Amino acid sequence: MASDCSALPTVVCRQTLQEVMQRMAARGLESVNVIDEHGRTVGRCTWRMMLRAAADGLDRSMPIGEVLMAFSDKWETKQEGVCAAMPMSESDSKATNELERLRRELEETHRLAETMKTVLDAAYEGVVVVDEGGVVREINRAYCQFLGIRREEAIGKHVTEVIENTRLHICVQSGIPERGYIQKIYGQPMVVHRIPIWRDGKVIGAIGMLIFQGVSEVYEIFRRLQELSREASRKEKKEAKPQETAASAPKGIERIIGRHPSIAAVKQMIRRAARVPSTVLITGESGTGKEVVARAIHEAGPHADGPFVSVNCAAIPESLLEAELFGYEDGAFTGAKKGGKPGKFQLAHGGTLFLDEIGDMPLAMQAKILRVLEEKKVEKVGGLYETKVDVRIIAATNKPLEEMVRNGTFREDLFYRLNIIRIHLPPLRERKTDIPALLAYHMDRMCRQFGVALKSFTKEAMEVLVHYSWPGNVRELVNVVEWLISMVEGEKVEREHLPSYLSTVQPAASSLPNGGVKMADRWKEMVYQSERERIAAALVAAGGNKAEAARRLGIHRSTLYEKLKKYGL
Ligand SMILES: Nc1ncnc2c1ncn2[C@@H]1O[C@H](COP(=O)(O)OP(=O)(O)OP(=O)(O)O)[C@@H](O)[C@H]1O
Repeated sequence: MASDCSALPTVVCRQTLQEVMQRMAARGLESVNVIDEHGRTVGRCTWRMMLRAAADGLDRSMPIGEVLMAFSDKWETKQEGVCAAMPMSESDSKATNELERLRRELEETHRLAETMKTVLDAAYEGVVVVDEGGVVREINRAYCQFLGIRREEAIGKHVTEVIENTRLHICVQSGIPERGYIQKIYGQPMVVHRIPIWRDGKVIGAIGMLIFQGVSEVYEIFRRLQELSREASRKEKKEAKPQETAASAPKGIERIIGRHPSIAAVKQMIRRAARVPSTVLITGESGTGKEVVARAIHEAGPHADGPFVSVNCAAIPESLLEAELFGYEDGAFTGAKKGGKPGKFQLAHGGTLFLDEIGDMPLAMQAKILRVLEEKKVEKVGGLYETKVDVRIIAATNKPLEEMVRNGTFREDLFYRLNIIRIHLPPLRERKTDIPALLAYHMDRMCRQFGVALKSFTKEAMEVLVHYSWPGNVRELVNVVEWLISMVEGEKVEREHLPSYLSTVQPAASSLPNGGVKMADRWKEMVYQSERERIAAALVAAGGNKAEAARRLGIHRSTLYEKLKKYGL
């Protein structure tokens, strides 16, 4: 049966055997039409003919027109169906081998492509690949997270539709690499490299790399230098200040102590998250540092000069939550304050709103939060109009939100809206190597704050503290340090000074097969007991003034209220 040759894909007779084979293999073509410069059909090439040519050892740089000529004594290539009728010869086995080799080559190519994708996704820097037309062909996870988009949304689009101020498409045309260029994305100056990809003397695409730490790192070094020179001049003037000053107090990411790889990865995520306005979801057990991370993102981002407003969704009764978050108008309800009250969203305008314990937010309120996230407008309780708000949302929880979505206690749409950038904080027992640095940091910080001589830990005391499982995580560690400052007279914290529950040798809570939960509960109980006593003592010292007691304890007022409720104080 004769087929319609004009419907076949075409190749030009000056294209090489290699090019035609690659094209046919890549697209799985059985045959192609060969045309001359004037568009006239000069013959038809079949895949089988290609294999025969390869098996016969024809030069792969030979133009396909000449290949056709070379075979014309064997086959009449202009006739339809001739190839199918081609008699089998001894070189057929060679052709079969060649086919097998090509199949293996293709498999290997697929495998390499998979490996390449994994490598790209594991890279800390943003990587994007465009083809000769400037169309995005590959983009890694880091870049997607930075841009706040999904990979599928970016692939296939022209790069100018995906990345602001890009020149990758120009790099493809010029073939000139551009290294260390500054490109503004979301108003942030970023360091980028643009590297053309060459093949067979032609630019077939370009790779773009986004160096996350570039500019900020330079600023950071500059800031530290400034700080060092300020410190030097302070020393010269012999201005001894026992209290921590605002200038020397660590800020943002510097407050996050730890060099464990999991914490290094968290810091990297913070830097990325700071540069985009996307919502962030921070997960981790209680006391792992979720609020510290949220503040670090705020302070490293463009809204750093704006307010950071923290709301503990679990601490506010359901009936008051709406008024607390959105505010209320004068006379909105019985007991409403005269003149009304702005909500947390309004208070956070131009800054960040940290929604702590988001997993405890009632479903009805979740729907309202979702609306604000989508429309960026809030309406006060009893209000008649909506107000625009520019607020960056960071949410945190120690609840398993995915599971809550599955059992219907957390809205799926809100979960996906919040989960754009996800940062998980591992429990302290999984990053024990950070314990000495955390102890030293908080000891130093609090000794300065209280104006007392610095205390250090003996090796034996440190060993106990490192082996302890810290069910209350870093918060518990901070509490222990504070307790030690008030209890230990001298400048050395010895093993004997430690509360007995710390020095009892215990296996890590997580490694206990059966009694683990029970034992962890018992330790928690002991920690709670000591916390309860500290709060009660702070309240007495502050003469019953809760704001003052919270200040003395170094915790937020809402946290104190929550704890007073928890301990029945
Ligand atoms: N990596 C860290 N470096 C230094 N201090 C830390 C770190 N992580 C936590 N902390 C300290 O531990 C205490 C608890 O941190 P934070 O309030 O951020 O925890 P959290 O996870 O938000 O707790 P919760 O879930 O109970 O609200 C704070 O005093 C904080 O300064």
